[in-house]
Parts: sequence; structure tokens; C-alpha cells
Amino acid sequence: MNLEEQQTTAQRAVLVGLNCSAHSAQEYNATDATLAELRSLAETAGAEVVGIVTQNRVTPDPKTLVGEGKAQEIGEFVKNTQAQLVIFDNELTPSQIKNLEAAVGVQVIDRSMLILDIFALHATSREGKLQVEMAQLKYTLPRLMGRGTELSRLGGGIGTRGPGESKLEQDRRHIKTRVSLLRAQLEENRKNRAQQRKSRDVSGMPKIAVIGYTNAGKSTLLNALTGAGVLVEDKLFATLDPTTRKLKLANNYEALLTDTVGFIRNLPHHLIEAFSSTLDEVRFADLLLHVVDVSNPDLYDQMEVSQKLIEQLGAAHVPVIVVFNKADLAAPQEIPNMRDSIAVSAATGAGLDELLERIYRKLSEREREIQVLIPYDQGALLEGIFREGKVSAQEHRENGTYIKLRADEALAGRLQDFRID
Ligand SMILES: Nc1nc2c(ncn2[C@@H]2O[C@H](COP(=O)(O)OP(=O)(O)OP(=O)(O)O)[C@@H](O)[C@H]2O)c(=O)[nH]1
Ligand SMILES: [Mg+2]
Repeated sequence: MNLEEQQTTAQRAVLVGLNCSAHSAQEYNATDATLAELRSLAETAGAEVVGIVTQNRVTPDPKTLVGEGKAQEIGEFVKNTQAQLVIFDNELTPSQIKNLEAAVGVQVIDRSMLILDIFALHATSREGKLQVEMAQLKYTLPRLMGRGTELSRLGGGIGTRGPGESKLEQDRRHIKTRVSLLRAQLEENRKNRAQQRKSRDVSGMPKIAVIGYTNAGKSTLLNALTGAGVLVEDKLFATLDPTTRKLKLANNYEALLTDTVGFIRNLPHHLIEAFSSTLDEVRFADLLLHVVDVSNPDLYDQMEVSQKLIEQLGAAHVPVIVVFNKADLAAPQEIPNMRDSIAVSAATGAGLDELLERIYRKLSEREREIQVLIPYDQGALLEGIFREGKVSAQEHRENGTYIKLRADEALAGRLQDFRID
């Protein structure tokens, strides 16, 4: 049975956001935008949001995050609305969860647990499931530990679902063994991916990764450009497993386009760690298409979040084209004018031809290191090599001149027959 079908009626949920003026850390600053996002996340997980409670406080309360009085107020609200679940926008410690559950009388989870829950619902591949389980064992489990029988009473609700679910009632020793096993399997996966990448590299096709905030339209763009048929949904984190398709460009030039898992603010770091093998697709790409939902009022913050994650993933060196998607929903003056950016609509197809051209141009500018041996009777080639390439080594050999250089696509193409790398 599908996990999503297990929950026949929506769980009624109250959302809570704390805004601490004295805190610079983003996770302590719930805003209208983060709460709107929390609502989408909750609805994607199958909850019905019955109310939102907020508090402004100078610093978080170590015991209950919000103040004691506020916690009681939430409890009242839960009773009046017959809510079954309280979801905090801010990160909670295991002891805060325990104290809050005692105060409000129903299950309490935080934003990261909710995100992991959605990941658990949407993971389909074996690798995806292993990655989610690893993150759940590391993040969710410590927050659910020690509740013993209480857990079975709460059983199966949002925040406790997924491949890690059956492990929740096992003891720490078993969990440790499971974590080591998962780590070994994920390492194996990483090696396989590296191997796959290597064989793709041999094909010489450049690799493009489609990245960006969740729900920006990455899968829709992949489908529109390649006819891939990837699932598209107005839900957060519809895509967890990367899909790669061939992209045909001008002059019979081809590239590999990969759709990736979406980004979101305050992404649990255990999740980034667990997904590192799929996120390697980003680091080793030759070009990133950073897809932005230009119709979202939160677009600048979303772009910043994606930018930071690109850096965190070690992909800051990869060239980027910013794709302002959903242009059909935005007024032209709302679309930012930036270097290396383009407005498109993956839904209507507007702007896609120009995007393909830009991709082609950007990839042709791409430089890579090659090694050539130029026979002495082909000396005329040397002039072009020294004019257009960046030569780092040169040596006269018996059957020609050996040269190591960085060359763009055009030069590398001209030298194809003389390559020895
Ligand atoms: N109006 C409009 N809607 C779009 C456009 N592109 C995508 N959408 C819609 O936006 C929603 C999200 O699209 P997806 O392609 O699933 O987004 P994604 O970035 O892959 O999302 P995740 O995989 O969940 O991170 C869907 O409802 C799409 O139909 C567009 O250009 N215009
Ligand atoms: Mg997607």
C-alpha cells in the first residue's frame, strides 16, 4: 500500500512560528513567507491546516521554544479546533518536543521532520529510500526516542512515516548497526554514480544540472526541453530521484540534462549529507540551469537560498544560466534583468528556443584541458593553438609537438584528431 493512501483523512494541524528579533539565525525568524511555505509543506504531507499561532520574543525559551504562556495558549487552540498535530516552523530539540507535547496534549513536530516526512512519501528508488532513512535515523529518531508506548498510540502520523518508521521502536544498538549498514550502502551508491559519470564523460557530452527552489518548475522544464515525462506536481519535493535525458542542441551538438531534488530554506543538514551522492550531479556539472519561479513574491530569498546551497555543495565554480520560469504568470516589469539570465515559460514554451541557444553558446565557451600531439607536417595548427588556447606544457617529441592546453569547444573540436588524453 502506498504510504500516502494509509492516511485516509487529513490530519488537522496547527502551525506555530516564533520570531526572535535578537537572533540572526534564519531558523529563529518565522515570517509570513516562511509560514506560507510551512503551510504548503503541511498540505503536501496531507495535513489540513486549522490555524496559525505566532509569537515575537527576544530569545527562544530553552524549555518550550515559545514562552510557557504561549504553549498553554496553543494547547487551548488545539482543543478548540480538535487539532491532532502541531507543526513548528522553527527547529526543536528533543527535550523541547517532549515538553511541548506535555503542554499541548498532541503530537508536536518541527519543519525538518515535516520535510523528511514528505521525502519519505515521495522517495521511489532504492537509493532515494536509503537516503531518506539515513536522514530520518539521524534527525527524526532522536526527537522521537524515549516516548515508548506513546509512539504506537500516535502511530503512523505525519512526521513519523517512512522507511525509518519500523526502526523507531528498536533500541539504540540496533539503530547504530543500521546506520553503519546504510552508510556502507550509500557509499556503494556514490561509487556507482561516479562510475556512471565516468562512462558518460567518455562520451564527451557535457553535463547540465537543472537546480533551484522546490516547485520552481525544474521537472516541467526538463520535460519541455527533452520530452522526458517526469512527474510534475504542484507539490513541494515532487522530484527526489535525478532523471537524466539527452538534450539536442544546434549543429548536432548534444548534452545530458539532469533534473534534481529541489532546494528549500533551512534544509536539514542531515538531508543534504544523506543526499550527497545524488547532489554530486550538481558539483560535477559543466553548466547549471538555476530555475526560479518568477511569479513567487519570495523569489529573491529563494534565489539566495539556492545560491548558498550551490556554494555549500561545492559547485560555485560551475557556470550558471538563471532561468526565470513561469514568466506567463508575471508582468514583464517583475522579471529581474540579470546577467546570464533569461525569462521563459516551461508551461507555454515561450523563450525555450532562446534558452537552447544560450545553453549552446555557454557550453561552447566552456574550456577544458586537453593534450595533443601535433605531427611536424601539421605545424600550421600551432598558431591557432597558441592564439586561442592556454598552453601549460610543451615538448618536442620524436613524432611531433606535445602540447597540454585549455581549449574551448571550437578549438578542441579542430584538434580532435590529434588528442592523446
Ligand atoms: N503557469 C506556469 N506553471 C508552471 C510553469 N512551470 C511549471 N509550472 C507548474 O509549477 C508546478 C511545479 O512544477 P514542477 O516542474 O513539478 O516543479 P519542480 O521544480 O520540479 O518541483 P519539485 O520537484 O517539487 O522541487 C506544477 O504545477 C507545474 O505545472 C510555467 O512556466 N508556468
Ligand atoms: Mg521536480
